[in-house]
Amino acid sequence: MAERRIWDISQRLRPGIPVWPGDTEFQQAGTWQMGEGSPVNVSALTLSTHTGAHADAPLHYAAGAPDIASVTLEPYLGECVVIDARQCGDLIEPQHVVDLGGARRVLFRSYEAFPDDRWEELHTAIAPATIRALADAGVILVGMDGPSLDPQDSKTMDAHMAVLAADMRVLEGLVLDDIAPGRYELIALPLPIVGGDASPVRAVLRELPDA
Ligand SMILES: Nc1ccccc1C(=O)C[C@H](N)C(=O)O
Ligand SMILES: [Zn+2]
Ligand SMILES: [Zn+2]
Repeated sequence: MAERRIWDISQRLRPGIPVWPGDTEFQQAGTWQMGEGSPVNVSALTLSTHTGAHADAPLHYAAGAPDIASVTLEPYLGECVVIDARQCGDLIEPQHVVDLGGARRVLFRSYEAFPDDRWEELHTAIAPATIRALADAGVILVGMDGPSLDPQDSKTMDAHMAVLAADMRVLEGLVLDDIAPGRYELIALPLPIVGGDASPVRAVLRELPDA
């Protein structure tokens, strides 16, 4: 049987990677360099938990809620549907959701081309009614390419609150430029950061086995 194709949908983690306004810039500092009495290279990272492709923990938007080390991994692994949301404008509404065919994970592509060299103040967000409709359809994870389910200036975090009410999991900052709408296997595991409000993920899509 042929190997199934894999698409990497993760941002490259590097100095200058766009971060949420005011949040910590990504830094990588060498701790040891090979050849200066050291047989190895070792470095130390400084980064926001919401850098690049990442999973939000419930703790990010609800005090006392589970941290990223506590959430179960099932939502981050398994069949998903990628929906084209490039024409949705500011808000992905329930009528933009296509037939899920029973898939329990949904990723929305809103960018024509992911803005990997700059921070964009405006991005497509998800209406809370859309989150509720997805939850009613049995969806356990919602992901997108934009930096947040909610608009950047939101103080009420309506989509995140709908996610909290339905106990769904969240992925943000995915790069879906090369991904045609359709069905894939999602693999995007968060690191078990104790007390973590989020974690970077290595997110990939894999071709489904022939049915
Ligand atoms: N880094 C931040 C700093 C302040 C306020 C929000 C953020 C976020 O990252 C938002 C986020 N990605 C979200 O989960 O919607
Ligand atoms: Zn986040
Ligand atoms: Zn979020």
